[in-house]
Amino acid sequence: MSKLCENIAYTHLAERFGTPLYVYSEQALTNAYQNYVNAFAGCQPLICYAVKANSNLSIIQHFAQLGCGFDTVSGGEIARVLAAGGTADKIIFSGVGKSIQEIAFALNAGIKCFNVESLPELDRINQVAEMMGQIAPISLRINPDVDAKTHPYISTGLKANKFGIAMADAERAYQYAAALPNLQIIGIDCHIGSQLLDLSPLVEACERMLALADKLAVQGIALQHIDLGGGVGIAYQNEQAPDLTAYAAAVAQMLAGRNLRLVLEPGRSLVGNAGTLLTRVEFVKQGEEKNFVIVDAAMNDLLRPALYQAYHHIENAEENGQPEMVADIVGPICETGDFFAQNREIAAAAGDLLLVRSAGAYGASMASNYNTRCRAAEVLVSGDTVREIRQRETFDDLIRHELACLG
Ligand SMILES: Cc1ncc(COP(=O)(O)O)c(C=O)c1O
Ligand SMILES: N[C@@H](CCCC[NH3+])C(=O)O
Repeated sequence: MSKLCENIAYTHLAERFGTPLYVYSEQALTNAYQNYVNAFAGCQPLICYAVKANSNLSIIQHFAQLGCGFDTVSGGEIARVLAAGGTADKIIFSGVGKSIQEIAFALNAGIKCFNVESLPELDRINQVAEMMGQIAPISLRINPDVDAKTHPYISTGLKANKFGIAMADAERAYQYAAALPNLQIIGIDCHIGSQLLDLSPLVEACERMLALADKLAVQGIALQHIDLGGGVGIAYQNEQAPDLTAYAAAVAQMLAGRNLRLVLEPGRSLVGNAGTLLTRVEFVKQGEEKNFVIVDAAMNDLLRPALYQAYHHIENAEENGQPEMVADIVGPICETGDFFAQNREIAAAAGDLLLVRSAGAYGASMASNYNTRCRAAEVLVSGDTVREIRQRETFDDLIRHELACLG
């Protein structure tokens, strides 16, 4: 008996669409979004899904239909949101290196807010807005110097990180922005990192942001919103995911009596556990020191284990009574870093289908064509129905941009 995604067997999906295959549960996406809406109901938040976590158009469309806003970090992501039916007035634009073209594109679209990370960026947005005869709505991303206690590659709120404006420079930066004629200050924001399992750094960052907002109010700079950045971490293994209700209660208490709208930018916690990567076992190989389960997905499909030594739970789609062995589960790519798990207990034989869990966030969106491998197909399951939301690439897709340029 195969395990199911909603009402459909994973084995059926693999046979119909081939492997590697990303499978998402629509119900899980909806539930994750509703959890935020319900937990933060008291703060009337604008939830802006961080598109980078999974930028598939159908997933963006689903969130847009639920009323969600979007956090974007490139012109391409803004174009995706607009193409999928998201409205510009719910788009915020983050990132340390926005180009002139991206700023013009975002202004032209009429986005809600630019999250600005430096003084040169303030100047650039002001100049582009002036050239276009517009006023750009902005928020300053402040680096609160709070340790998010997460993997160093995805910790973003420390002095040593490239992100945001230092707390010590924040008031001066706001005064500077207030003097630029083509900017309108509407908010303050921070984002201290991803996969946070402890709420206290998030609460501490919020306290620091509010203390700053209070000082700004005294100086005549009144803000409309506070944006606390990404969402909480998720359970990949046996971690305890933070309690959203407790986070919301703490934020509601801090916001009480202040006229500030709350904005949140969750990514991972909206899509991470809604997605599974399906991969077929090609061979089981007994090396001199180790067993290897060689599968047809690779680091180009899901980079997280190679990049962050991240854990993903992996199981056989069918309980087939095979004995468990200890093995490295690896892809076909020519790199020793191309693994999904090391020294993992797994029951698997050639031809079996494996489920790589919690792959909905930073999976397909970080995929590449390394080793000239075709990008996997993606499907969205809703009850008894399934819809292909990205077609598998073909060899022709892979070579056509260069083929057209061959001398
Ligand atoms: C500016 C910004 N906002 C939101 C997010 C989403 O974070 P998460 O996926 O942890 O919710 C990120 C990624 O860490 C980010 O860089
Ligand atoms: N790509 C990272 C998260 C980065 C968040 C981007 N700000 C991950 O897979 O966990």
